Amino acid sequence: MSYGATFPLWREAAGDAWHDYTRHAFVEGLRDGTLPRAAYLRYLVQDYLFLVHFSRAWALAVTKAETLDEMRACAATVHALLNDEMRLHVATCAAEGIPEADLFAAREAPQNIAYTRYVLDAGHSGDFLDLMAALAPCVLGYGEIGTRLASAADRTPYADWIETYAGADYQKTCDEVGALIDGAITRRLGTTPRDSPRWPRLCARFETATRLEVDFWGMGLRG
Ligand SMILES: Cc1ncc(C[n+]2csc(CCO)c2C)c(N)n1
Repeated sequence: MSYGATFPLWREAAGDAWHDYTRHAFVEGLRDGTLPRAAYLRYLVQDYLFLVHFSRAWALAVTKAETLDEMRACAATVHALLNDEMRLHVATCAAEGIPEADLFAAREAPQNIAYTRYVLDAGHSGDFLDLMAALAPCVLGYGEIGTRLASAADRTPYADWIETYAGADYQKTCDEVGALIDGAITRRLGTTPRDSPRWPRLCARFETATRLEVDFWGMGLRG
């Protein structure tokens, strides 16, 4: 999975954090089916709230964009998040007797607050690239995890989760977000972005968001 030219560079710069995120015990539990149902539901309820705030972050990206194409791409992601992405969460929780109103009213876990507000602050205090670097681990990491689990999964009750992220629709989203990031980088930093004084900070933002993903999985496992 490369999803463009920038993502592999940021992933490489994130070092061990990327492995800790994409090979987390929670992920392995989805793959082999050993993840306790209670942990999965705890994660799904928190993830619903996470997606609410991620929609806000992509809406912020619309306001930070410099071109109409960037605006359209970010607005399309807001739409997809609010209308499609939450469907798995709402349907799975409804089947367990948890209505959507309860999801919206759930208390946010500290790990959830830390992650989502970090991303929003990256956008508020920085520019479009700061925001993209903080958003990328979430979008592209799930694409990578989904693809690996689809080819390595045992019989697991979490096949619907895996299919959501391994499926062609989501993989297309990842390719589009990778292209959005590449275009935004070239536009603002030129064709040798690693020579830019801004590059280390963008890598640091990506790594921080990746570490917050690790903590988010941990919240699911331990509550
Ligand atoms: C903790 C956490 N991290 C990543 C994702 C995946 N994700 C977040 S937003 C989005 C759609 C495109 O922006 C996708 C797939 C998640 N659901 N929860």
